[in-house]
Amino acid sequence: MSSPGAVCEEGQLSAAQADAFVGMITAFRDLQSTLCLVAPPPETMTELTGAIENVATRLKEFEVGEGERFARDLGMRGQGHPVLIPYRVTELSETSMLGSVSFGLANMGGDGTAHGGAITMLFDDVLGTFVSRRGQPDSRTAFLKVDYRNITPVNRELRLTASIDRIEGRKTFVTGALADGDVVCAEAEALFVRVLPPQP
Ligand SMILES: CCCCC/C=C\C/C=C\C/C=C\C/C=C\CCCC(=O)SCCNC(=O)CCNC(=O)[C@H](O)C(C)(C)COP(=O)(O)OP(=O)(O)OC[C@H]1O[C@@H](n2cnc3c(N)ncnc32)[C@H](O)[C@@H]1OP(=O)(O)O
Repeated sequence: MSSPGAVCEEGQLSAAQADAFVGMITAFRDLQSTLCLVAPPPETMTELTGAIENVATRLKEFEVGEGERFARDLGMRGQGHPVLIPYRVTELSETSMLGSVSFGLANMGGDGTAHGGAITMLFDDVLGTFVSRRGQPDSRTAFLKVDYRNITPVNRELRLTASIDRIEGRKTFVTGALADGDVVCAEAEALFVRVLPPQP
């Protein structure tokens, strides 16, 4: 299971809410990974589809408006969202960040390597959250360029770095990298632009 107090640093959830929610998301991630491993008979799949539908039906009883949803809580580092990739931050300064991440089986493209789209989503989330904390809040990705330098293995602890290179008016230019030991797996370069009211 998870260590919730550590993941919900600036969010609005209580420790008990974060603990329970991250626990549920962790169980859901395990389901996603397991689905990528199996080849069950049709009758078993039909039975289990009903069980999954029952969980969704039960959760729908607790639907709330966008601002109140636990999955939108900031400071969760991807851990409180069913689709985002969870990561950890170990060092943080005004302009740089060091952390770690491990892609799971549900993020696999093939041959034990991460799907390129999952890598891009990770960079968007990491760099966007970093900009919202250390650059300018309420910014949107204007561009995000990813270079896939080497394969990115799944189920392996990778080093994650990000830095704010410069801020010009509403524009924050950032870079990020993902490495497996000395091997650079992927690099990203992005521009985030602070939106102006009444932009959504
Ligand atoms: C998968 C599920 C995820 C669910 C997540 C759930 C919960 C998360 C909760 C909280 C999130 C917390 C933190 C954030 C985490 C992640 C961040 C993700 C962010 C995104 O994923 S967000 C979606 C993708 N993103 C868009 O949907 C943007 C669509 N777009 C626009 O909204 C406009 O396009 C905008 C606002 C970008 C600019 O529009 P605008 O009208 O305000 O300003 P304008 O066009 O004048 O540009 C101003 C200056 O930027 C330059 N500029 C603009 N674009 C450029 C480009 N492409 N290349 C080079 N320069 C560019 C201009 O050249 C000018 O430069 P200058 O001032 O020097 O002339």
